[in-house]
Amino acid sequence: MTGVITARDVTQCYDTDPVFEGVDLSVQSGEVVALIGPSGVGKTSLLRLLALFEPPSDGTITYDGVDVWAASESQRLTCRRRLGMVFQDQSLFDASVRRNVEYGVHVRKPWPERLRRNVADFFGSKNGTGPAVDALAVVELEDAIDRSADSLSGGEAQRIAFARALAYEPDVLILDEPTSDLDPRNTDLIEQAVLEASRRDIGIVMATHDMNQAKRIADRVGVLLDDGIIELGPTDQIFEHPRDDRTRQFIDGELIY
Ligand SMILES: Nc1ncnc2c1ncn2[C@@H]1O[C@H](COP(=O)(O)OP(=O)(O)OP(=O)(O)O)[C@@H](O)[C@H]1O
Repeated sequence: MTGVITARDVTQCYDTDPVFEGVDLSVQSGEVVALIGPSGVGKTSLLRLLALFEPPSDGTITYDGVDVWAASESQRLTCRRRLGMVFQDQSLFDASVRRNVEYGVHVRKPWPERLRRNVADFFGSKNGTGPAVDALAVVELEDAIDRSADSLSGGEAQRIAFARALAYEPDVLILDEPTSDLDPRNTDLIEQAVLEASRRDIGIVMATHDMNQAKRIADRVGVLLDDGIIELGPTDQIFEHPRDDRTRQFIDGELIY
């Protein structure tokens, strides 16, 4: 299946042994794909490949049909600019919430557009409109726009990191355990924001340890186990009628790693 972003027959090795082999995964506009699997199986590694942080050891990553690692540096940069991501170690910088979220808007644009957007966003966010304000409203933190990022709670900071990624209207959002360590209210707010992003036709791929979260918000679920994606399908099928017995065992907590 071809999507906005597609991993085809992808293998990733760090030393000699592959973390996973022959992985196929594609993300369509407006769908939420959850990646589940035991700790250390390679979920973050796969997301890093989809985020174009590094090339796979083998196989291809295509973005809108372009083979990203066979393309020119400038084509690759154009692809990267269309991706939004929230990784676990991604912290906010020591500035206002406004600066943090607007940074996301500016850094992804080519320079002439950045200058135009700078002026528009400045007046927009001062007037209570514009992409930064809109993204903050999605995570219900528009009132925090003038707060300093270092005054935020962990849950609020995570919501701001999400707003920063959403603000420049990416084609695909890549989220690595976006709600780990969050309380139920912040978890719910991030989940609602993910669903809003999908309504805006953004494709979302997220790693999660929370099976119930995958059930609540994913359209499709990929199970990463052993050395690859053993099963990928509609959420109901994966949880109610898995085709691979290892999927059932993993979901039922019967697999010990
Ligand atoms: N940069 C790296 N260099 C060497 N090994 C790495 C590197 N990154 C990850 N690994 C190894 O690759 C394997 C997969 O790690 P990864 O973080 O992708 O798993 P994960 O499924 O996301 O785990 P978790 O659920 O605990 O976050 C692990 O054995 C890890 O130690």
